Amino acid sequence: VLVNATGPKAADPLSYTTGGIIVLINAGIAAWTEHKAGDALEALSKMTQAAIYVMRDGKEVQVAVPTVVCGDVVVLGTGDVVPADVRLFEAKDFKVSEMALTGEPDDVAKTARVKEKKEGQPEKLTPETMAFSGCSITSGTGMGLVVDTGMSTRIGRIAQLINGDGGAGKTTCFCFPDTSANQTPLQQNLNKLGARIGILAIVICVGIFIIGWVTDRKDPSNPESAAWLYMILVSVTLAVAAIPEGIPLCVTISLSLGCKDVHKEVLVRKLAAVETLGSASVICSDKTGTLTEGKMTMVGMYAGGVTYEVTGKGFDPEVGQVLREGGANGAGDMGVKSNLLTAILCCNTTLSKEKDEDGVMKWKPKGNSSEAPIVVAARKVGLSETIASEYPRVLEVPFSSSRKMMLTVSRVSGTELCKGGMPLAAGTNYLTVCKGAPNYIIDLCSEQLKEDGSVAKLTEENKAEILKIVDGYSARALRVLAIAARPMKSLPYDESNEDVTTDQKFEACRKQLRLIGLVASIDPERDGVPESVLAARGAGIRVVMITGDYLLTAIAIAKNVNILQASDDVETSAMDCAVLRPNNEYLSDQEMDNVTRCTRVFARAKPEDKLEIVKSIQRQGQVAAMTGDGVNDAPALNQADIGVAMGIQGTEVAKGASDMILTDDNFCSIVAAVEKGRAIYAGIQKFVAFIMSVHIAEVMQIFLCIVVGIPVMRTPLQILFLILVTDLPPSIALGMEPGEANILKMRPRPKERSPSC
Ligand SMILES: Nc1ncnc2c1ncn2[C@@H]1O[C@H](COP(=O)(O)OP(=O)(O)OP(=O)(O)O)[C@@H](O)[C@H]1O
Ligand code: NA
Repeated sequence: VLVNATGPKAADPLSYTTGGIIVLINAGIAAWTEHKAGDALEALSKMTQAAIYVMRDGKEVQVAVPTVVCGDVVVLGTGDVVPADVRLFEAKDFKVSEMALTGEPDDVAKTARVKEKKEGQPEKLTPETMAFSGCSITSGTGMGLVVDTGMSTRIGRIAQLINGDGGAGKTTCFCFPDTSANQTPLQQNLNKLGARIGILAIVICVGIFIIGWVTDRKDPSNPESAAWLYMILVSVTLAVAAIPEGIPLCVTISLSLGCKDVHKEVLVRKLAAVETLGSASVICSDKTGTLTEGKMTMVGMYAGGVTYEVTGKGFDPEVGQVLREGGANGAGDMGVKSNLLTAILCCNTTLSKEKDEDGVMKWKPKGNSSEAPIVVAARKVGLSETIASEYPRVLEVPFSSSRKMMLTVSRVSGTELCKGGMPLAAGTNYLTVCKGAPNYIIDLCSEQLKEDGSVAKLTEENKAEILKIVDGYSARALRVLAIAARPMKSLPYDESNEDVTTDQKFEACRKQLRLIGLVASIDPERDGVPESVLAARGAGIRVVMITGDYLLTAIAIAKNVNILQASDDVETSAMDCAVLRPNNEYLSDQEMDNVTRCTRVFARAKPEDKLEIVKSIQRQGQVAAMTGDGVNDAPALNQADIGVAMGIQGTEVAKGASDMILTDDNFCSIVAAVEKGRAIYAGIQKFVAFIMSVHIAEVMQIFLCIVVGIPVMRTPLQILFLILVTDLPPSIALGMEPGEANILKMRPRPKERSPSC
């Protein structure tokens, strides 16, 4: 029919109907593909749905937030978003941000116990024993019973009030899903371009219509019909030819398909990320778990003033020993026992044998990655972490990235800590243990445990000596933790007073500490990371490590993964973040930019430093990608051009603030995604150029024929048909091209560049 219809002797009505059908088919394809793109986006948003731990059948299982029901017991941790209204029955150092609910900017402490209201105490905005849906947990852990879900939660009812209509979904035309909310800057620019072309097309059409009508141009295949009728057909055809309606469509398709297969380890949460990725010029990455495996093994120890070597591999406690210099077994040494036992008292990590994917039994730690090597090493000397139950814990101040240490107080009794462990003075009932960053802990110590169990004063010279040992370990790329303890007759705070905050208890306990020892663990770099860093460097991208670890450790690892190369000056490329905030205040923008301009390693970073660093990098006109996992990283992830959250380590808050999620936490995936982002952008550039040139050629052709007065070379129907078959398929093909092999060898695309240059 089409071939006949486009033939020179086609019957008139048929030709008009076929034309109409083709236009309809074209619109149909457009609607369908856009709908598909919408589906892809929806699937993406499902994949990135928030998850939470609940108790089911006596076990902790992870479920999607919408499946949480009333009566569920939820397990809440720092960085989670409370999934429903929850009555807490357990809360440790538990604080939430109720900003979304009450507008209150300060974190609110929650407790499981109902307290009597005292006279004159200000009324609390929300009950202390309740955690409300939508609030993020900024510190501590807790457990609670779900009492309200969905729209019947506090925040749900507020949302209802605001909507006024019971929260009915927004209405969209059924055939054209509304994707405008998710438009990228590129799409917006292209839409503007489209609008301009549209206006131009209308002007040209009207012009041609007038010229053709005035010069009485008739349909060559049907000379009897009126000129104006023919000219209407020509102008409409011209309009179709002139408007590159395929561009926005192809861009949406290209981006959303790109979203899906950027890299199988990357979940893209926002379309714009794919586009921005290609122009990233700085990647700021975490160290532990991202550049390194995050699977630490203890290799060295300093206890009771003696250094030891720890042998073995991985998490297997059955192979490996603690050895003195010279090779003698140190497992029975008082210092080793005391060091590892006190360390375990300040850990929340357990070790067990589990079947892995291949069905092989393997040792697996559950808990914190810095604590795993301690638990493993302790088993090597015959101390299982279950021994901690013999020392009931009365206080825990969880590890936090800003404190850089963890503190516990446990009950102790007897004359020694354990059989063969450090002696305890008569009347000792409690033991404070503090473990964390050595340069912070050593400052808090006033004495040191010696080899024979005696205690010596810790002088400034001693401190310097110990820091030298720390530096020695750090230069070997090891993470060092210091363990300090304080035997006490009674608690240094009033336990019965419920108004004493965790911070106050922390201050009261972390004094006059006795240094027990140091533990040093290796964290091997991930496979492929050194190569990925080199690839990124070759692509004109600066890779920056931001870590909470010690400067020397950070430098050693940075060298191993090529972030620092022989040609880089360590003096200017690596720094302790304390430099950014002398006197606890950040430098001025100008000074800050000078310092961050060529830095590649930021050590001892606090979460809030990330935000300042990313802002500074952006002020220098760079496009920054930033990784993060903690609840405190959210502002930096939000600020970065591409916020990258960790899929495994990452908290829900970090994921919510991110543009993309690395499901394997691996740095290599970021570089792979940048490469793909560049390819997608290059593809878009290609088909935009292609579609534009096809359309311009068509318009020129008709325009010239009409103006010069020769017969139009193609009938309107032929043009419509050509556009149908020539526009969409080749553009989609161009957009999906894998990209040139050397795409990572080019410089990053500057920030503000339109796709047509
Ligand atoms: N569980 C822990 N208990 C006590 N101290 C810890 C613990 N984990 C880490 N630390 C100390 O805090 C320091 C930094 O921790 P932080 O969480 O800020 O960095 P990180 O996230 O572990 O490292 P990265 O930023 O490289 O991923 C470590 O170098 C270590 O000294
Ligand atoms: Na971190």
